[in-house]
Amino acid sequence: MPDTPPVILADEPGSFPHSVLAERHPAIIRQVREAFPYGPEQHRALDALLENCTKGVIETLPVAAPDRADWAAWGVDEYTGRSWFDVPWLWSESRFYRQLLEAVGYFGSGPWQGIDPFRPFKLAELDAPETDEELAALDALDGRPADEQAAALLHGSLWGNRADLGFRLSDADAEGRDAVPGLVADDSATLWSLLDGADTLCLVADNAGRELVPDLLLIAHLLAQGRVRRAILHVKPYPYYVSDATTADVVDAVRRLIRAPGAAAGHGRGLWSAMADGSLTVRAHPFSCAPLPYQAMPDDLRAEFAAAAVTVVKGDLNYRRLVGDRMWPPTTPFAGVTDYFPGPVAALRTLKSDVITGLAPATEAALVAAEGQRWRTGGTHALIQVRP
Ligand SMILES: O=P(O)(O)OC[C@@]1(O)O[C@H](CO)[C@@H](O)[C@@H]1O
Repeated sequence: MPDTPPVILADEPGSFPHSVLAERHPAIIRQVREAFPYGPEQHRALDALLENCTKGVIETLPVAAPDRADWAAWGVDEYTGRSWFDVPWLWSESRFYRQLLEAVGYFGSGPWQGIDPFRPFKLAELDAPETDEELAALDALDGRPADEQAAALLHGSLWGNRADLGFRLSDADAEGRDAVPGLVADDSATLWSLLDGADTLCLVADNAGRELVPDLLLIAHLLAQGRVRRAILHVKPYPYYVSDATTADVVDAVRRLIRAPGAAAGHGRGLWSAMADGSLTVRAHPFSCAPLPYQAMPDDLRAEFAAAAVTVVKGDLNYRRLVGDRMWPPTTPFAGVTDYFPGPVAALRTLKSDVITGLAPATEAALVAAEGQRWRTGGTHALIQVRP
């Protein structure tokens, strides 16, 4: 393991992490409030959270909260009473989403129990004309050689990560900016060698909607071609980071595929049968919403990843959790920072936060020369990194 820089905090005004806590989180509260006809109790709790998350300190959860023991294990005693800006950024962001669910009664015993505050935004994405276009493109792909289909579906899953609702909230121009097609790191040949004839693929999903649909299409293709025997799809046990996928979002996505005209429906039916016969399993492990890096994963999850031919980890947040949420020098070897991971691991991610490893010196120099440091957070660049 190379020398380890300190974990990222959000205490520096003008930094990206600071803007997430100071601007993105209040904007999320406003959007959620507008999206539901909540009652006075939720409005009061949202007001309190709005005040607390920018000016207050981290508070405890109610005694009856079902996940109090999880949070105790995840360090709540150390951070309670401290400013949101002074604790590890990874920790404060996760806690914010948990407190938001508390405010809207998601974990309570009342009528709002289990109502996903982000569902309207996720559904709007599934119904968007862009989703129709992406699904229609599958018809043209259908007659192409299997390798070409596989490469296109892998890239669909990779670039699907641009569709992240939290990101778009604080960067309204993001969608309009052109993606840069050349990847900043591309280990896809190694990924294919791990996938070919694999027994088990673990895919750790990120966003619902326009990212989950291509993730599922990739899985459907790999199963249908017999490239992998089974797939395990890890989703979040509860709503998180605005658009992160839960089991309910998997169901919505598969149903969306089945309803679509053309080749998409066949993939949707294939996924439905794969879930029925166990060749596609969905898992919602509590650690998937933990405010900690994967290095701290519990033994049962470690055993699951250890048994996979490869674990594909999607998205920016999962990347931060995979390599540790630290300002690594960008040329720090990816293999070194992931050597603790219990099996082969691949990261598919568009770059939307400062954390980066595994760049060739010439790649970093070219990015800096062209963009200063904007390439780190703008969501226009992407990578496929693999540690076999
Ligand atoms: O994991 P994802 O959906 O690709 O991106 C998550 C994200 O939008 O949220 C975090 C900041 O709040 C960053 O990691 C990144 O900008």
